[in-house]
Amino acid sequence: MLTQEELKQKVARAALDYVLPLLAPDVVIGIGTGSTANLFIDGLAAHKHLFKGAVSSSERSSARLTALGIHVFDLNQIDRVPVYIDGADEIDAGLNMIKGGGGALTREKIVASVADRFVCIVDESKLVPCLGKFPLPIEVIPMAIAEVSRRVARFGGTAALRQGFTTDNGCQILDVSGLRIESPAELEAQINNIAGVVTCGLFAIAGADVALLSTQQGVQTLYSPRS
Ligand SMILES: O=C[C@H](O)[C@H](O)[C@H](O)COP(=O)(O)O
Repeated sequence: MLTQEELKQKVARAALDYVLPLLAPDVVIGIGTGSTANLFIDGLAAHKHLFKGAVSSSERSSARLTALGIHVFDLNQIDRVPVYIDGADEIDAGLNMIKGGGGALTREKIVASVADRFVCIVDESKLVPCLGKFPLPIEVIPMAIAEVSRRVARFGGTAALRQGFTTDNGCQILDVSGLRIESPAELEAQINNIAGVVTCGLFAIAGADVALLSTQQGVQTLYSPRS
């Protein structure tokens, strides 16, 4: 029986195998945030001579990439990102996700939106029939915390301020529990439309294109019904 850490290592390796054929001297790849993405970064470092560099979804990932000798570009300098590799906190069979457990959701959504392909790397504990057991992170402008909390209560959720945490963008995170998310894209649009919300951690309007799912039986490849 593989541990969750071993499952993460296997999916990080599978992501490397997925990315290696895409690497070329002019290629900049998108890098996510979190423990699974970290394992991918560590494996990628051995191949840094094969590609130009990376764009990153957090200061933490940028620091890790830089320490390993992978050049990190400002996204504004880059026209094309062929692939974005990142983990998730929950994913469903339609490759809709909840992300932001590490608070990096906004930059993750930005880099993912630029990338041609989002490849989500998860162990099987993240696959759920319906999103919402993992509290939904929402990045909020500080002065709007109380109002956003009241507004998400109308969707059946209870918002808790993530204590002692400030995002890379100088904002705060509300973690919303108690949601049963039957229509992820609809809820994503509704929450993102609340004044003061920077973005919510639902990735459904544009979910992953591919998921590499690490199971006890091996790494499975799932494709989005959208693609
Ligand atoms: O903000 C963090 C990100 O959305 C992560 O991708 C997510 O929390 C999954 O992280 P991990 O791979 O550590 O479970």
